[in-house]
Amino acid sequence: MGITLEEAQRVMAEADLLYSAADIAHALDILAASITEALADKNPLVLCVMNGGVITAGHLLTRLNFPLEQDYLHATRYRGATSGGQTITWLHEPETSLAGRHVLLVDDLLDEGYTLREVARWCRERGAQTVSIAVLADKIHARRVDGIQADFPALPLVDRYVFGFGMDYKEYWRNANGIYAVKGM
Ligand SMILES: O=P(O)(O)OC[C@H]1O[C@H](OP(=O)(O)OP(=O)(O)O)[C@H](O)[C@@H]1O
Ligand SMILES: Nc1nc2[nH]cnc2c(=O)[nH]1
Repeated sequence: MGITLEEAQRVMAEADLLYSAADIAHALDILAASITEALADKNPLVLCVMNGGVITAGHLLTRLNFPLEQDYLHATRYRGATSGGQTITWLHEPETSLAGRHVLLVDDLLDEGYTLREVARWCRERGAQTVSIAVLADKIHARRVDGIQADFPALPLVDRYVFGFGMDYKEYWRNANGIYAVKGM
């Protein structure tokens, strides 16, 4: 599964920049304003979906100037690969009780939707009063599973395999400060 540093360097050198850091910052400002309007008086529980959600959650949280609680979970479908099965593997559940809470899930990407559909179902099963979903990138294609959409999407994404700002290429380049598409994918 691992790749060489040379492959990681090549993938970045050949990638197409879809959204710059400035584009993302602007989109997150707008996203934060929408979330504030909807949730500022709801004492929400913000759950970061690890690993991919970590950078978006960090940048988004500093833009939310109202009382909230924050926790994290790790549910993964792709596990470092560039295509995933339909099984979601839970690696960490949040410590905080979800009962009666307005839960806001924050993730990097809504693609086919299996991951966030399962996580949202799991939150409702544990008694969340409402579950809403914020994602940095909302991929546009016809493969989205039924019953899932982003309440707060920051940026639309073409149907390509992307990395950066939390999203990995075979576990590399989550640290890239932008959203990049892999050449040929
Ligand atoms: O909408 P889907 O098609 O289900 O794909 C989107 C999910 O895939 C990625 O997670 P991944 O499974 O790669 O785990 P990771 O965040 O730990 O990299 C991403 O962070 C989303 O959670
Ligand atoms: N890094 C990354 N993870 C994904 N999970 C589902 N789609 C994608 C994608 O395009 N990039």
